[in-house]
Amino acid sequence: MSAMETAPAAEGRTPLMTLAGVSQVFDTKAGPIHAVNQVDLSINPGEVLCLVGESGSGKTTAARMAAGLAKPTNGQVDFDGTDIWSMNRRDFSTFRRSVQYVHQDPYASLNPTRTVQQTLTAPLLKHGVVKGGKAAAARAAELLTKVDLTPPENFLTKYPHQLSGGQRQRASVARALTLDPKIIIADESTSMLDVSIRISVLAMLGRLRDDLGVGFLFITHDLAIAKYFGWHGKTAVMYLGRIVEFGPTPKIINAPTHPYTRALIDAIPEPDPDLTKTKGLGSLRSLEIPSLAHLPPGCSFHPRCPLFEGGLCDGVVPELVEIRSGQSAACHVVARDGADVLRPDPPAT
Ligand SMILES: Nc1ncnc2c1ncn2[C@@H]1O[C@H](COP(=O)(O)OP(=O)(O)OP(=O)(O)O)[C@@H](O)[C@H]1O
Repeated sequence: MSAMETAPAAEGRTPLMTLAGVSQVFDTKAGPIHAVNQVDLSINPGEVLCLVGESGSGKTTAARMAAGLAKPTNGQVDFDGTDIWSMNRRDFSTFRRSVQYVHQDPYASLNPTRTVQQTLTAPLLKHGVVKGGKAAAARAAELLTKVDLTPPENFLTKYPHQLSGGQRQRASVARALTLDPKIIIADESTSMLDVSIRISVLAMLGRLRDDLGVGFLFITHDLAIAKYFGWHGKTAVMYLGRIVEFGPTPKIINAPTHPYTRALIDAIPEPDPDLTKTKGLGSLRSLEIPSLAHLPPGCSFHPRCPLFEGGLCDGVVPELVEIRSGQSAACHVVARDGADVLRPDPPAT
């Protein structure tokens, strides 16, 4: 069963966005690489979906396809029930307005030659959200208040280089809000910030999530951040281009069913008692991440996996199958033996 099948159908809601069997192949010097390989995901209105995985697992590539910034090599991206790549220009433009991307580096979305006010008023006026410069300036000030850049007069006249990293990221979130998006794709949006600033920006994003009812595709390499931001949502764990585990975030964090998720949880450095209480599965067999250009046969996690069984794991690629209600994993051993094989080792006596 795919992540897509387990997510919306069970709740009887129509997803706002669906990625169905999407793949992205890049031609590189080392040969073609599957940066994203047959990924199924969906986001319901107002829902948070966290996409978690190490660097290079394909999170950004998947997010760019979700945002319509890259066309999948295979598969389909639907928004409001329509394939985005078969939309006419007008519908595609409405879709692009509805799905806003907040980059890791706010400089990517803030024009260095524009003041914050110019950055915020340009899309408002261009898309006719408000009429006239005065109304646009007032709305820009409102948006700055929403992202805690207060009093707004102190920020409207500033250029991006005159803001701190946290303020720049807030301004870039305000820009994403100009067109009343239905989904915000936050791609490692807080990873470049210092810890205390990261927490306050995350808290601000959480307030927007709750107050505006906007959906989030929240991308992070850090399960602790997914836990914080996406507790009431779902989490998909990616490894080398594929989803290896999917389910409600509390289940993923408290009772993972894939050895890679287990390893990610064990690797969280913070002494978070909720996360570390279940720590214990032996260490990975290898810390080296295989190259996408030369993927190992069968399960691509097998060279690192503590549950590896020769002849089983190095044969065919495991499918994502439901292990517990609403929670699926792509692991031959867990599919056969159940998730109890991931129980922590008993403490040494
Ligand atoms: N335009 C491109 N051409 C060739 N290879 C690419 C391109 N974009 C991404 N890749 C490769 O695709 C793989 C997945 O990259 P992607 O950025 O999606 O991963 P990620 O999980 O977001 O990692 P990170 O957190 O480091 O950004 C990587 O091996 C990357 O080098």
